[in-house]
Amino acid sequence: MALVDLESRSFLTGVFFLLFGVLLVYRHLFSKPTYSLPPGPKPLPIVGNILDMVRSTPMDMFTQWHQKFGPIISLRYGQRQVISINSSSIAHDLLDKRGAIYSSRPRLIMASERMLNSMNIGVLPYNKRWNVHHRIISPFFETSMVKRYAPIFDLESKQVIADFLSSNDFDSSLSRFSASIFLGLSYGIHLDSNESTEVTDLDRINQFFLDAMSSMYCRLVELYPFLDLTPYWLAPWKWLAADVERQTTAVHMRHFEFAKSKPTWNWLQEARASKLGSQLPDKELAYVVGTLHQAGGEAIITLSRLLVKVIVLHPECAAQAQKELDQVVGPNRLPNVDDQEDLPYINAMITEAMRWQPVTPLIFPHANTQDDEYMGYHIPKDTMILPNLWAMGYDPEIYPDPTVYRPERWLENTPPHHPAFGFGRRICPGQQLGSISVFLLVARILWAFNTTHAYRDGKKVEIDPWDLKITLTLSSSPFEVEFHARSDKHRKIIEQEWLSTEKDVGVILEEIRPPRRE
Ligand code: HEM
Repeated sequence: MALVDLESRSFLTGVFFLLFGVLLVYRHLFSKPTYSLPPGPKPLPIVGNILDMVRSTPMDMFTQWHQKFGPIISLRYGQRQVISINSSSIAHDLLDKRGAIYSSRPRLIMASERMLNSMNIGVLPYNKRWNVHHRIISPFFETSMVKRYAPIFDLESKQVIADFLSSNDFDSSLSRFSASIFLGLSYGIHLDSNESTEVTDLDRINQFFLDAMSSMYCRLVELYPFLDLTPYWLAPWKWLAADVERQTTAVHMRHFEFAKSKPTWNWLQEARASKLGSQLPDKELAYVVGTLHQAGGEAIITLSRLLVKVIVLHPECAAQAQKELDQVVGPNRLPNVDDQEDLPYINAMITEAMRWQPVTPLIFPHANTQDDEYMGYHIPKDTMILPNLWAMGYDPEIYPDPTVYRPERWLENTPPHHPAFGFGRRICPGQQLGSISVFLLVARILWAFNTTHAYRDGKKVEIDPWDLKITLTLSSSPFEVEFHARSDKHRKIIEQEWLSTEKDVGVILEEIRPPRRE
């Protein structure tokens, strides 16, 4: 179904802009802050600092501002007060130590309330609903539970390396890998290929969301929330959001009904059987489970792609990792989850990748639920707090030569932790699931293949390490590589493992089913 045709509504658009102008002038005249905020670039009337951000890439702009004004700066996005932090210790002081008041999210009218029914945990404010959703999903991510998911990671990563024996289309394989892990655990669905309607449906709702969010109307409403008071018939963003909401709910509800009827264990059934989950309406429960893929699926794809890029751009690191694998695992079997502790170099490669090009560089913004004072500055209630992970990983005092990808830095004098998974009460609940699944995938790719640049007409196809694009995550732009099995023996093991592995996800989920809690 097509998105609402906005172009044909020119009359309403004119009325909209008139109303918008009048309201902006009103807001500008009658609301001015009087407190002492952290320093920062001077905001323009009405638009704040938004124009600077459009002129440059957000990361470059933030870097320049922080160099000029220090580690904590204030900005305005339209009507919203924003504070950006580029120091891990300040972020730790506020978001971890004062987590009781810094664990909310800014109000997102379009991205949360209208398009996702205020039911996506990642963008919910720190309220009772967040607490209920968090308590329902937390058991899925306990260490003991994530260990039980090993057979799912095993199946999905075997399929990826089997694919790579005959295809270099890693993008499609990695999308399938990520979606199949989530759909398997959530609903008991295994994806044979990336062409499956399940993947296209998930891609479609994610893309709808992104397209809608990048429309001019949606951006304006997020910047100037008072615009949402406009009546429905005059507000094109409300039609657009209703369309996205309808399609998203339809996909989540279809999965909900499917998983409910399955005889085998899955997250949806586990959530329904829990005390809190059993009290929620079906639609809300469908969102509790369905939005986990929206929160974590893209992160797994982005991180895995980044590691494929790193392996090709840094053959010396790939060789070191293969040496480690040959010593610890040997040539007669695939690495598995239990090998992780014994493969420190591969772990360091992953940690360094997340510092070098963080998956979510400006992470999900936090917000404070009451006024606060810090370093002599006033931080008013409901400020949007942006912890700048990119800058935190590029502090040369902590990470010398920060633009250089160097896993060894994590093995020598271990530098302070880089907060790639966020802070405080909003820290990523899926960090272990993400880390273990990506570890197994990357260890197996390194064990199985020499991954190289692609060649076209005998010419090497170059990869620009800094060609990145920001959507939900900071992702490497498309690039090409080639996978060459390390030997015939490696090839045979991959084929045999893929042939003999258990592929019935129902059987695997029964193996995963945890013992009943007393
Ligand atoms: C693999 C790499 C991943 C990275 C780098 C990553 C990173 C992050 C970050 C930085 C945040 C924001 C934390 C904050 O606000 O302080 C976050 C939130 C979240 N992540 Fe992940 N994530 C990853 C994988 C996953 C996976 C596999 C899941 C599985 C379900 C997941 C589920 C979530 C959820 C639900 C939230 C929202 C938490 C909340 O707002 O309460 N993530 N993630």
